[in-house]
Amino acid sequence: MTTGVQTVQRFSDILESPPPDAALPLSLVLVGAGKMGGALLDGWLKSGLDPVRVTIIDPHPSADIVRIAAERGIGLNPASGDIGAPEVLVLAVKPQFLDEIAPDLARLAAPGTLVLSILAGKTLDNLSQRLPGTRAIVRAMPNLPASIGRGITGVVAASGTSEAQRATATVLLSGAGAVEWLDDESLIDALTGVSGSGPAYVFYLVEALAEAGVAAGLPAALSQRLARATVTGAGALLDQSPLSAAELREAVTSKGGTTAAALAVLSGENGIGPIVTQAVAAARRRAGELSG
Ligand SMILES: NC(=O)C1=CN([C@@H]2O[C@H](COP(=O)(O)OP(=O)(O)OC[C@H]3O[C@@H](n4cnc5c(N)ncnc54)[C@H](OP(=O)(O)O)[C@@H]3O)[C@@H](O)[C@H]2O)C=CC1
Ligand SMILES: O=C(O)[C@@H]1CCC=N1
Repeated sequence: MTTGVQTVQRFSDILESPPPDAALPLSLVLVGAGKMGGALLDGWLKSGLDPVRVTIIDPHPSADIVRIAAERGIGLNPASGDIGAPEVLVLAVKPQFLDEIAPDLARLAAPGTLVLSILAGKTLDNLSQRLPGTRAIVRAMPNLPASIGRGITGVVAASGTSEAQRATATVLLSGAGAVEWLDDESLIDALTGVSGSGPAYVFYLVEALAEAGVAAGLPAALSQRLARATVTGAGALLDQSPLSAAELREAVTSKGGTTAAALAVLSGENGIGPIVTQAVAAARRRAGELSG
């Protein structure tokens, strides 16, 4: 096994430190407090954002959001006339709802407001047309491990976004994990196909591995425990080891052994490489379809 090749950074190494002059915003409105909006909120509160500076707009908030809002003093669905244009307006609804909500939100996107959208597919240009009051728009694509502060988020900004606003976006998104700034917006749909949707592929692999175990004769509950522990253990090793994924794979694979037999199937013509390439391309394509 090759050792000491520092080809992979640990997760803690790729966490981008917010710029020293960056500050949490003085006012923030979160539109949509579902799975991802809720995860981001959790990260902001852990990062020290003052809850009384946060307002949530969500017509059907979960019991958890209602409880957190009540406990922490977060404004939840105040009368629209009581909400002023915030320093940061975060959009975290499904992309299909953007057209419906944009007219009501336009008044909240005033000059000086930073709009931070996590909507899959929705372009900076599209957001700018729907929220013409501000030129400061950031498009981000987080992923579900954000809910434990272990996400990775791709970000791109419209040209009207100031350095201070970019720094604010970095601070807010750092609460969800690592942050990767992109210069080229066209890359974000591909990034969505890799890291935005990617956690689902891994969970699906766990399901498939557990089902394969049952097909090979294992009791279902045991097979599920084995599959889950194998993926979480492999993920933790990948995080902590200096070795690359390929080197770790080689470390499992004895010449002429069982893993080599399995990998011959997985690396075949209809194996995992071509299938994952097709899956990422499909996600990227779908992001493009959601852009309009
Ligand atoms: N889930 C993920 O892993 C990721 C999601 N995203 C993006 O995050 C966004 C949200 O996705 P996700 O959190 O999964 O979806 P959810 O459905 O969990 O969250 C969306 C929330 O918005 C609420 N909502 C619906 N209509 C309105 C409205 N008019 N005003 C305010 N809130 C409203 C929904 O309420 P109700 O449930 O009642 O409809 C729900 O609570 C999407 O744009 C998605 O592309 C990005 C990266 C990863
Ligand atoms: O499935 C979706 O469209 C969203 C974007 C990335 C993850 N979930």
